[in-house]
Amino acid sequence: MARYELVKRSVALITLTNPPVNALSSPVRHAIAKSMERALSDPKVTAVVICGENGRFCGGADIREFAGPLRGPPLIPVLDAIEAGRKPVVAAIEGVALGGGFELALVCHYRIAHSKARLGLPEVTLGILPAAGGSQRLPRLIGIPAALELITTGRHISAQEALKLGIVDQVTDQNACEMAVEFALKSVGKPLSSRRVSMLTTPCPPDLDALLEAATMQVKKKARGVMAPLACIQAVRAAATMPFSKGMKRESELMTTLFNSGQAQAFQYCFFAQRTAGKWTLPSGAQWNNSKPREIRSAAVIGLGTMGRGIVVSLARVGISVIAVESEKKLLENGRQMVIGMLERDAKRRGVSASLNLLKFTLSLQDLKDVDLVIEAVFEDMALKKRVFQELSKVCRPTTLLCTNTSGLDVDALAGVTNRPHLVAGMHFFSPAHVMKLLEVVCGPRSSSETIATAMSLGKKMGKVSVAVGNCPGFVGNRMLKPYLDQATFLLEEGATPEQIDKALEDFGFAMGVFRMSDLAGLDVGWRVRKESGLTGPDVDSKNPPRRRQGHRYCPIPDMVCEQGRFGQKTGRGWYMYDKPGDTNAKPDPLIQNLLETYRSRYGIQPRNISDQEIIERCLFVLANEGFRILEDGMAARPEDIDVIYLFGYAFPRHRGGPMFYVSMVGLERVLERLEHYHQAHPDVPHLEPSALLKKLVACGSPPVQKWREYIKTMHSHL
Ligand SMILES: CCCCCCC/C=C/C(=O)SCCNC(=O)CCNC(=O)[C@H](O)C(C)(C)COP(=O)(O)OP(=O)(O)OC[C@H]1O[C@@H](n2cnc3c(N)ncnc32)[C@H](O)[C@@H]1OP(=O)(O)O
Repeated sequence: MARYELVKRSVALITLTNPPVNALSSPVRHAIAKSMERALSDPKVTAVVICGENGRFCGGADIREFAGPLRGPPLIPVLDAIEAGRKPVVAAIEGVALGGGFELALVCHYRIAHSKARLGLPEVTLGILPAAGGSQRLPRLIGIPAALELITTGRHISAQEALKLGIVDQVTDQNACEMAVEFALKSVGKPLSSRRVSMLTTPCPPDLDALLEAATMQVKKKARGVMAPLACIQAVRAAATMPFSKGMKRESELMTTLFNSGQAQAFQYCFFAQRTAGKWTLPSGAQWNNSKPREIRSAAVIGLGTMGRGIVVSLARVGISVIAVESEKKLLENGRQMVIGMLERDAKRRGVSASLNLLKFTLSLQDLKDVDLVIEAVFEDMALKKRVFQELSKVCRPTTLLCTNTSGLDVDALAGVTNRPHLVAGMHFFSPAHVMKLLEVVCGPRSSSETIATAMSLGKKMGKVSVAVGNCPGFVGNRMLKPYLDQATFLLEEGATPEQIDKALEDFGFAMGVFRMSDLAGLDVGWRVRKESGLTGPDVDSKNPPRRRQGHRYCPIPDMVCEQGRFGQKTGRGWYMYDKPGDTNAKPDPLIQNLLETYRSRYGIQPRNISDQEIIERCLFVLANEGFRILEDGMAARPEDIDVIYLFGYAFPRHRGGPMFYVSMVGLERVLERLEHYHQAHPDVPHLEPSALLKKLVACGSPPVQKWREYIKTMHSHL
């Protein structure tokens, strides 16, 4: 777990050897402690260099170990012994020095970083704080404001920024380990006391209280209800106001509180869920590690609406040449200008030059004959999409992959009109596509493993979190959204207001409640979908009771809002009112209040007081209930995939872990009992009926979410 060598006859080189990221697992901590003892006691050794194998210094504590009791030597004494040693120790940082890895570097007396290395204290993103002295040493080294920013955001920084901040002593383009050995030899005999960061006095700004107060306000606003950034601020305050030993005690107390809060568990679950989600499988046995993706050098995007434009930008900024297609000259010109503007702004922000030379704009599908892959992003209309796919089938070379950005239509029906159904898949981006990280890769029953591997790998290349899903209406994310939205509108009927429902969801941790979010997204989109599926509009049978459709409860309030031309922020009116179209400041609208009151009295509904608890339970338990059905149907491979979809596509609060993790933390038995209760009260809402999988899991003793897969029948798996 750590290799010990003597180099240049007097330097002990300690190499961490724990692939893939040299995490500080128990055996690694043990090996470091033993190696340091050996180096410090060997008279031949005058200096020490610590580095990591395979060009990676250290990715921090082994996060998997957090789930169990501490085994092996605790990290803090191991680190303290390095700093206190009488021989100079140099950290040779290549690849990454993150979390405990960064803290390891901070106890070394010198730090040499490769120019491509990244450093940071990302603990806050795992619901904890840098509790191996990081919160106490970093402020001493670089001052309160810079340390506060790095610790509360968990941001990774480049070696160059680390040099500027005074974190590293030297940056090199050469072998960092060899440079560190040379550096170590030169440091022999120099006094070490000023190099022991724990001995430094924290430079304390005069406006400390104001600074910490401002940071507190900022993190409260940014991460509602999240404890870790607040604990980080308290730890930094301790670094500013207490001696090192007392600060370490405070750091440890804060860490204990976070560890016991449940939020840390949720964040750490998210970390692993994100990595698990990339590991797709198909019923054929093909999977992520036995299927080769094709290299995509050129692509085409059809349709330059909001989605199409975002997709073009996502492709071009990772070096793929893109042909963008529109049906009319004016739309094409408009799209061209928007895409160029987006790419230029993006390049400016990243400090690179915009890859405009990769773009071509055309009105003709004939220009697509040589591209490697096409992403269709036309209007959400099956007949139109089928025409496009038929045309592509004729125009593109037989090996071109044909993908659709549909948000819920049948991908296999599109595959069926082509001459290459095995090369067809869904690539469902989320709006705005160049910003949102989620990509649902929809595996049709005929999609080949190479097609799925290519779509998944292209997603990764574009910086997306790609999740493979089955082909069912709405796929995973939008299929679950429907019952969630339904509950929100049923609650309006029963007596709640949009403000109340939004507040309950925002207090739960969502950045925006469902109605504010709908106003942002545009209410007309859902209205069009409801009209197309026969739920509203002139085609609805007039004999239909007004609050029932297709045999189930239906709430027409969203249609009534749209009928008034209230489409959300873009029209300045929606569930809320805004000062002008495009404004984002939502204000409660008396007209909506009026509409709700009139509606309730028309249908004889006696409004009742609805608690926040009921809002959360009905909206979120029904969301997870649909998630269970999706797992039963084999449309998602595992609960982690569903959670990742909700974290990255629907801004589910990370400290809750995603809808499936959340219900597992509430307790499946309780969720089942509440769903049964609500279903009894609303028997005409089938989505409230507890799913068979939920019942089965409860009957089996409510296993942890990571074990649910074992209880899901795989017969029906589409993945
Ligand atoms: C009083 C109590 C004292 C306790 C003090 C504890 C204080 C210290 C806390 C910490 O250090 S918390 C950990 C901080 N570190 C991180 O958050 C880094 C996490 N890792 C990453 O960001 C990335 O993995 C990476 C290092 C940037 C590499 O990215 P890359 O894309 O190349 O690979 P991945 O697919 O992300 O990872 C590969 C593989 O490795 C697993 N893994 C990564 N980091 C860790 C880790 N720190 N612990 C355990 N496992 C880790 C990851 O899950 C992947 O596994 P597989 O999916 O391949 O199984």
